[in-house]
Amino acid sequence: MGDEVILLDFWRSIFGMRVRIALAEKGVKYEYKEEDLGNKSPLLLEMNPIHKKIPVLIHNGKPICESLIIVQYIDEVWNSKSALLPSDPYERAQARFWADYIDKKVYDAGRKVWPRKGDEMEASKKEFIEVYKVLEEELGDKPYFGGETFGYVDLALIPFYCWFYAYGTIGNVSLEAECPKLIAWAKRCMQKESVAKSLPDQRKIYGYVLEMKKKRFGSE
Ligand SMILES: N[C@@H](CCC(=O)N[C@@H](CS)C(=O)NCC(=O)O)C(=O)O
Repeated sequence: MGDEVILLDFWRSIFGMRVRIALAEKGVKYEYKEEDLGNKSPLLLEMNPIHKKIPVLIHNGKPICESLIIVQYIDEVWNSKSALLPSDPYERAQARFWADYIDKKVYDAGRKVWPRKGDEMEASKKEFIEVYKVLEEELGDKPYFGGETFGYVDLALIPFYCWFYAYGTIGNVSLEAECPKLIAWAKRCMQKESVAKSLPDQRKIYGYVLEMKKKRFGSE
């Protein structure tokens, strides 16, 4: 009997996108279940009783939670294809360090850019660009963060790309001008089928952000 793999997810979750990319990289077939986060399913509450968050991977009935932990699990279980983490322990530690930086810095920096006004917005923009510039420096002239092939750090970061259009249009922060190497990297990643099919369209995200902004600040 084959593996039963279920992913509890939500379309615009960057955390869920990581798992979708990892499963696509490995060629794992799975059932996708979209969650309504305003009305969580009994399955989600049962499978992630601690955080009650998506994504959750359910492998043969057993849940794995937290996107980066899920990606590491996928890499270990389906290990005959497309290694995501480096085999060298030091390189592996570095990859984990950068994925952790992305979770600690990039996510919050992005959240601060759009739902603010005036001076507060300017300070957030500066911080946002600084966070990405650190990553641009780490990337250097390599095609991918790990070197020649797409891997763990690329997978942790690339989902943020589908928010870039919204950041640029609403927050007026152009990463294209500030971080050209990073943008070239993102476009390189988007050439990969595993990535392209796992990320929603940038304009769909933009539409969602506009709606949220309207709800918070009215329609000015
Ligand atoms: N650290 C978690 C974050 C997951 C997360 O924040 N999921 C959000 C959706 S993007 C969620 O399920 N939110 C529902 C809630 O907070 O009630 C991961 O990496 O998986």
